[in-house]
Amino acid sequence: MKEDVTNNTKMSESKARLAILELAHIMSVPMSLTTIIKLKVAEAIWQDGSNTPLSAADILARIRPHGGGDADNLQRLLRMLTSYDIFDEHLSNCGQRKYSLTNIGKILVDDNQGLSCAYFMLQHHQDGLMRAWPLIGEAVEDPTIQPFVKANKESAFEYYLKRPDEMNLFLKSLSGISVPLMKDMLNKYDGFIGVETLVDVGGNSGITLRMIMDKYPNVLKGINYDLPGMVASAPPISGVIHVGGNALESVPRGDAIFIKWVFLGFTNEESKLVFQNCYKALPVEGKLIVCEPVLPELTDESHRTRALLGADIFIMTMYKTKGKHRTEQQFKQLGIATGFPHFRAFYFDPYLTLLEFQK
Ligand SMILES: C[S@@+](CC[C@H](N)C(=O)[O-])C[C@H]1O[C@@H](n2cnc3c(N)ncnc32)[C@H](O)[C@@H]1O
Repeated sequence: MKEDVTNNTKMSESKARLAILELAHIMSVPMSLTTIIKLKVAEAIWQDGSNTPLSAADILARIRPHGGGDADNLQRLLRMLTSYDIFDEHLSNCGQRKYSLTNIGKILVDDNQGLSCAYFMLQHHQDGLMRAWPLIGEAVEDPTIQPFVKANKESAFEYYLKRPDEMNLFLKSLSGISVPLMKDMLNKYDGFIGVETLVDVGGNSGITLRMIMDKYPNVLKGINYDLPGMVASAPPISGVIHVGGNALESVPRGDAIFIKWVFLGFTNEESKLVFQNCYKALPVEGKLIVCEPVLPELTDESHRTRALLGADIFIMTMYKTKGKHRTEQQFKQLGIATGFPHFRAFYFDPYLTLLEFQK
């Protein structure tokens, strides 16, 4: 009996050690994935939908038509990423390995609008952001300055604004996630019915607003309201009026206000200010439609919780040390504190939750 207990303890210690060994090498996952994206491996396998399993040598022949490259090392990346469900591995009797794309691998391939989730991965690992990661601890020591600023001597937005390629990648990374997500959400949520003037606060490129207007032609006027530097980089989009401004100071009037993926960059005090400015800009019964990452109350080990908490650290490190992801209760309280009597939450998507506040 005593021996069993010892064995169990030993087993749990070895599992614990394994967990640390996995975590110690976790960096190999994003680094290998960004490499695979830069090499255009997913496109080489996908080939307009064929998704035929290919060996590393076949893939190399497609991405390096003039020769060169090491198929064995490429296979090492493919094998490791298979363990993260990016690829399916097909092992033949003679030991040859071939790879096709899983559902996760498929969303790394550009669609007919030139968008995919690959850009989010690339944007999150570009040089300026990578320089900030080792400085996370600074956010604990001194929360007044973002680690990104300590590493790069300017804020992330100043950094993007000075570098058109980085700005373009930022816009594409958001659209690559937002477009499919919005398509899905607009099929499930009908809260834009009856709205004639819609303001998208922090609407970035304006692409989300255009999608809402396409689905709801009753929206005759769409105002994309974002920081002046951001709207200056936004492409012209038919029917969308780009307006530069700061939501912490004021918000343009509309029948409804939409804010997606923006509150995470505000402190609690700033979030309250923006809620107040939205309240002032809305008519009686007007809706503030918020679409944000919403944290679960309880911390568990699910993919959803990990994705949301991982991004919370990203915000703290890159954009604002006291910006954050919030729980449904925290959002509800923000609405109550700023005068919105009605509140509904819709969990259409596992990452972004739709929160509806009505005056
Ligand atoms: C993470 S992006 C989200 C963009 C877009 N809503 C989406 O879901 O794809 C945050 C956006 O908020 C904008 N933003 C940040 N602070 C703002 C402020 N004080 N006033 C207006 N826009 C702001 C940023 O410029 C950026 O475009």
